[in-house]
Amino acid sequence: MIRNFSVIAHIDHGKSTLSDRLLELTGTITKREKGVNAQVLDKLKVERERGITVKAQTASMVHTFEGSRYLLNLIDTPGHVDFAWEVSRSLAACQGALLLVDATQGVQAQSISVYHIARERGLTIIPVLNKIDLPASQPEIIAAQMQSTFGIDPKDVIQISAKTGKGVEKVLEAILTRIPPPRASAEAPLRAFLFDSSYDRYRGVVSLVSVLDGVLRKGDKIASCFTGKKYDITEVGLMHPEEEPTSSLQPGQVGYITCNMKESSEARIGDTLHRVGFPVEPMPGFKPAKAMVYAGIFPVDSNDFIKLEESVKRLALTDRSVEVTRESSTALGQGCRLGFLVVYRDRTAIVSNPTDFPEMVDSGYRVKEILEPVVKASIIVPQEYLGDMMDLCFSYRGEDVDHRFLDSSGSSSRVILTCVLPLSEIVTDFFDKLKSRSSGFASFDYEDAGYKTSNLSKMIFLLNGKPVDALALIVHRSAEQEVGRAWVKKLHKVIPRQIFEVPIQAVIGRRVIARETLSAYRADVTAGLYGGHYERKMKHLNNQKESKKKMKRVGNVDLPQEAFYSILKA
Ligand SMILES: Nc1nc2c(ncn2[C@@H]2O[C@H](COP(=O)(O)OP(=O)(O)OP(=O)(O)O)[C@@H](O)[C@H]2O)c(=O)[nH]1
Repeated sequence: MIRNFSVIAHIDHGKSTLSDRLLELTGTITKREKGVNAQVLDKLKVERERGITVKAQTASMVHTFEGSRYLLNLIDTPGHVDFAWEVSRSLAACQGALLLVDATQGVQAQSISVYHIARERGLTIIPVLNKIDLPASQPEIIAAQMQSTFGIDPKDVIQISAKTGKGVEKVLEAILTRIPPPRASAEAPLRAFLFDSSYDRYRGVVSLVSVLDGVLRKGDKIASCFTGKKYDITEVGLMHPEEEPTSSLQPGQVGYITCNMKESSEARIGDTLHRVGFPVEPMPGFKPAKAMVYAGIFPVDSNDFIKLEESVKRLALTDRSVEVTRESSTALGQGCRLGFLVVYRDRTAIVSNPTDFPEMVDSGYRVKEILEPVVKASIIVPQEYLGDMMDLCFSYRGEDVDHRFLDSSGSSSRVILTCVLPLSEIVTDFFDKLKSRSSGFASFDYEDAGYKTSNLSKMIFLLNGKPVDALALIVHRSAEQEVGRAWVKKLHKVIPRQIFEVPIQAVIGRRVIARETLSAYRADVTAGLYGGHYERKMKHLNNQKESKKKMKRVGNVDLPQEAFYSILKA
């Protein structure tokens, strides 16, 4: 008998700790195997460094209950604000989810967003209150909050301490008794849902699959519904929690496969695999992902470009959510453009680099309409911070701002604030501001909300009348003056004076938004050296030549490369 489930929770509510307890309780791991403070499922180094679960890790356990043996597949989902997409795809492989809420903190922004994803997928939800060992825990109040927020009956809420292990057995029992088994048939043609993948230097792509129907064996010839590409399966097995090869993956089972798949990008998350010659209906809802947040990266020393590119490509091999292309800029030299994935929306033309943004001609554009990606944001804060949070949303161009109370526990009651924000506003410092202006109390989450018509323009900077390509910006009409003035000032500060006067201008179309003038100066490095110190003079001239090499030219203006870095860093 099989049960496929996930633990869904806001960050730090104890998902990894509970997962470890379940693995221990079922004898999948022993306490000895665990390092101090290192949760088994939090494998990747980046996770340890940042203290958050980034990549979903999956584990199978065997448990006997009332004389029956169960195979439990725990599909670990990331609990961080940036990974809603990964949560959604992992949940597609489950029939149930443990909704874990910290009994000291209560319902938080991600508790709500992951709950909704789980409900939309029709999963059975098992509500669990964690950390009841802490003196500050308020299980009754938080259970009432779960009732008003999710309509959950407080009687169904299981109270536990994942730390001490108290109550965890009841969770295990609820998984077996409340979650339905997967509906899978051994006779139907093979249908396997691909929900995660990782990259192994020796074996290539290792994909995690949930077998919806049929049996998957080593040597099988399979094909992808999305790409039509064919592969030979070289290994199948269970995650126990390390990979453990088996002879087959039976209907309803979750496990890993390796095949002759060379690149992570071929393992499309949400894809359906079938046997060659036996096509099946793919799982619904599959959307190829497309980058929506972009960053250009350049090495400080242009000789390091190859090293940079190699490292970035290595990252992209293991992380499908990063797209890499080459980019070159006159000011910064050769670099890479990284795109970070979100679900693709079919729109006319997507501009991923300010340089490609349509030029304004006279007072208008040649394009009909400019749209920008927006998100629906939810912020949960104690009532006293509501005003501050609303101001913050408005200052980041928030629209449709609305709020409602989550509970009614007097002055400490908490509010959920929702609004529509441009994606470009939240990828910079919105989160930091949110945390500081709410004294760390606000929790935040967002989901894709499509595109909205927006009054955006391309601002470019001219040095002596010539554009600096690396510094094109997309700005909203309301911020033109402020941004233009600030950047022109920054440039004025970092660009060394030249032997002629240099106007620095911020322009949009033909409109000059801001201007500063760099006054002329003759860089005579030998001026202070009197007499016949010929060698000293030559040394200075050579030094000057050396530093000239690191200069970039924009029109006839010489710029040290560091000038760009100090501007871009500021
Ligand atoms: N007192 C107490 N602390 C707990 C309990 N469960 C987890 N913790 C602690 O809470 C912190 C967060 O727990 P994790 O299990 O790492 O939380 P998580 O939800 O997996 O966090 P992310 O992986 O970052 O999303 C850790 O310091 C745990 O030791 C509990 O029942 N009681």
